[in-house]
Amino acid sequence: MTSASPRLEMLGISKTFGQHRVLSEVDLVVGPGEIRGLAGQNGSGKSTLIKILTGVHRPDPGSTIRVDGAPLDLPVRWTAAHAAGIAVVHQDLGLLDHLTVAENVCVGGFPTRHGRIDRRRRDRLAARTLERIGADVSPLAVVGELTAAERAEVAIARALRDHAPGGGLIVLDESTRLLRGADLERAHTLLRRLAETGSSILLISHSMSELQSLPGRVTVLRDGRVSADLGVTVEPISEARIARAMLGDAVDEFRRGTRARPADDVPRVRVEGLTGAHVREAAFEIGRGEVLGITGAPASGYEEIPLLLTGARAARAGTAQVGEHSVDLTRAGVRHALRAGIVLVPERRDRDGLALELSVADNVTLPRLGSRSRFYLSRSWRDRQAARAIRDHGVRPAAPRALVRELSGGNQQKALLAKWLSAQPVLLVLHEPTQAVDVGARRDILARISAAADDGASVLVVSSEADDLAAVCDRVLVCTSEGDLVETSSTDSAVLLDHVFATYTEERS
Ligand SMILES: Nc1ncnc2c1ncn2[C@@H]1O[C@H](COP(=O)(O)OP(=O)(O)OP(=O)(O)O)[C@@H](O)[C@H]1O
Repeated sequence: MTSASPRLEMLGISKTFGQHRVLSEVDLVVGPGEIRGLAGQNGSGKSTLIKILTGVHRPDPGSTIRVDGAPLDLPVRWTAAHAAGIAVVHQDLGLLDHLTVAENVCVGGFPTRHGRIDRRRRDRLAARTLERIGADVSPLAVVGELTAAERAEVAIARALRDHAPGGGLIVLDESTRLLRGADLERAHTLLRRLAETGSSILLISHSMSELQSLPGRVTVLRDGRVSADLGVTVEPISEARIARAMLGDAVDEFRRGTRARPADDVPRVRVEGLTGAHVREAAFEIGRGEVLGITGAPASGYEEIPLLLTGARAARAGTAQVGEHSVDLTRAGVRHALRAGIVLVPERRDRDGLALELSVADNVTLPRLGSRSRFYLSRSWRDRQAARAIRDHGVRPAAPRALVRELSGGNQQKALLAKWLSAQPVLLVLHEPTQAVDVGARRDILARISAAADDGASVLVVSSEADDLAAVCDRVLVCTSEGDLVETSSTDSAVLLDHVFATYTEERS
């Protein structure tokens, strides 16, 4: 190890799954104290590269990895990577909500005494680590009760727990994606502070604004190769440059045209008295072909609406009239909701939305099986349906029989949307539909949501992304700190953010 060595060198990294080469001679170098961005279209190979660094995948021969100048044996053993100072914070942060901050920080490295966890040392270790990274969180707080920013800090503290101060490399694999506004700013401040001490940060993100503001340089992957290494010293890192390097072209914004609601339009969906743990007596209507948005301050509770409305969680009170079906939302299960034509595209695709061990074809045809006689359930029917869904939604690889668990995160999201749109719902409810997808896929998803409405569905988009709501919604409701829904004066994204900000400050005052 020399002080002049880069913190991380991944050189000539290739990876082949079966016949499919997903990484080709990728070079990625990160200096000490550098914040480096890693971007690329869904399926371009970002996660695979990180999985090689952490020992999940064995790279093809010819690959080299060095940390602080010292080579790592390949395939990487996780213990060796950890000892060299590599740490990863995953998308879902991997926190255990019912445990305390100290317990979460020490998971995988509890100090012990006579074979038992030494609680005093555990709490001290957690407090020291949190203080070192400048996180203002009590070690005794229960993680389930923390804000999104505090949760991210706990995950970062855990990742850096065993590192020498000023050393190591922390990989953030889309782990900032749930943070918004002030919470995101707080996480960025912490990351900048860490980098100033000499620790290195590799930030994987689909957020163009984050990639423009946080890293000094951004490596862009395209089809498993490095297509650009963008840096501020050459030219500012702009959204257009990142998009061009990712996709070969800049991406136009999607915007649904304004549509006037006919005066005699009888709303097809009418929700009344909807009450959950946070939402109180919410009422709203959605017309045929209308896209309604609901948003609010992070973790303010509006996030429960998609679950209450689709039978995934029982409401305390409330009914939904959907076409001729009247649904008692206090008793409804997912089956009842489906029978009434209500479909949910959930936020957590891995947990709630897809059968990961089944093929793309099985997943996208699942909602339609009930409406087909067994005689017609041929494999070729499934493959045809799947091929169409794959084409329409741009799922990659375009292989109906590929297992969903082998798709990249963003491609799983596209398969999920394809699955539920194939059900031709009366009421389509989407929760954070563009999470984890690249700029090109985001545009396509918004266009498909709009097309579903044009085909006659009533659509509800529940999202924290003001730009998505502005692009696709005819009207938007904001959930206040009291749990009421208030219609915004326009769907312009600046206006939406003002409304959300007002409820946020209201809540904290
Ligand atoms: N275990 C596996 N078996 C077969 N193919 C795989 C496996 N894991 C990943 N792939 C394929 O490797 C390619 C790269 O996937 P990867 O998850 O690295 O993409 P990504 O850039 O992280 O995408 P996203 O932004 O959508 O998360 C994809 O085509 C994916 O289908």
